[in-house]
Amino acid sequence: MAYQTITMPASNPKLGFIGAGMMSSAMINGIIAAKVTEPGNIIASDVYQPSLDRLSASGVRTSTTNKEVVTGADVIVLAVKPDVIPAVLTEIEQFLTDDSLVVSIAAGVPLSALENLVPGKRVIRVMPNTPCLVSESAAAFSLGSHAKDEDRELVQSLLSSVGFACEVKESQLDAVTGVSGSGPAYIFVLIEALADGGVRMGLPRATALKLAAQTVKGAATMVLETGTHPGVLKDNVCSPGGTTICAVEALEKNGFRAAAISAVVAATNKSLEMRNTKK
Ligand SMILES: NC(=O)C1=CN([C@@H]2O[C@H](COP(=O)(O)OP(=O)(O)OC[C@H]3O[C@@H](n4cnc5c(N)ncnc54)[C@H](OP(=O)(O)O)[C@@H]3O)[C@@H](O)[C@H]2O)C=CC1
Ligand SMILES: O=C(O)[C@@H]1CCC=N1
Repeated sequence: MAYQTITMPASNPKLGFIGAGMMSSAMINGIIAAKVTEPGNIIASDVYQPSLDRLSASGVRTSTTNKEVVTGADVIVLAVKPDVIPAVLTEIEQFLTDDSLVVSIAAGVPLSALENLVPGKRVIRVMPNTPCLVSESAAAFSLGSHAKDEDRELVQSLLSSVGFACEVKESQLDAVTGVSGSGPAYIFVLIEALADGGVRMGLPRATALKLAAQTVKGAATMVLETGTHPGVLKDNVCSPGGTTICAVEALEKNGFRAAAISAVVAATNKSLEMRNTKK
């Protein structure tokens, strides 16, 4: 699947990030690498100075004051933990203008809760993932009731600059979290486990890790670029009476497929549960 190539509607948009942790820094560094905007057009705030220091090294403006992000940016990305969102929105509401677009990447926080905290404001809920750092993100988003077509275009463009992005119904965003938001972690566990298997059978660690990671990348690229069903691609690897079908039997006996499905269900349910948690 080819990524969409979209010209940013607003050239050099001023981007603000409240929270400069793991997801925020992956997005910021991915956006800088994709040359979407000058690093100096990005401002980030956090309560933890070392996170800000790391971003400063990339040329990003930083502040320990969330107000400075709001007044210095057109797009304000809320990248704090879900339970911190109400306090942050309550704090910044007075500084938002008609030009501000609020983008929340918090898992499990519904648009209705966001819009109640900043009535009348343009809000978009996004579920990104950390591979945006290497321009291989998988992201989905939903528009709040006051967001405009141009906001949709801007967010689609921004997310597409670092990977794949699509609009979904808000009711589907928890499942998106289960598949792609949390998904990189499942694949990292798989890569680590494949490498462990290689080491168990005598390969040097570095060789096993490289082979495992490249195998995951190659298999994913085949699914995306050929459009062939993964079951068919799996069949093509399984020579009759060969090694792979023995491995597939071992995977099935150990509940590999069910484990993967259960992982997605568990993350989705946790996201749904966070919606109901008193913030
Ligand atoms: N990590 C991921 O892969 C993904 C994360 N997300 C979402 O992104 C958001 C951030 O997650 P993640 O980056 O993992 O979390 P992190 O804890 O790494 O980052 C959040 C940062 O916000 C800081 N912070 C806390 N309170 C405030 C405040 N009032 N104002 C400014 N900054 C504050 C935190 O500091 P301190 O630690 O000192 O509290 C921390 O540095 C979450 O809502 C999560 O659901 C979405 C998709 C993927
Ligand atoms: O673990 C989490 O809650 C966040 C949301 C999706 C990925 N990381």
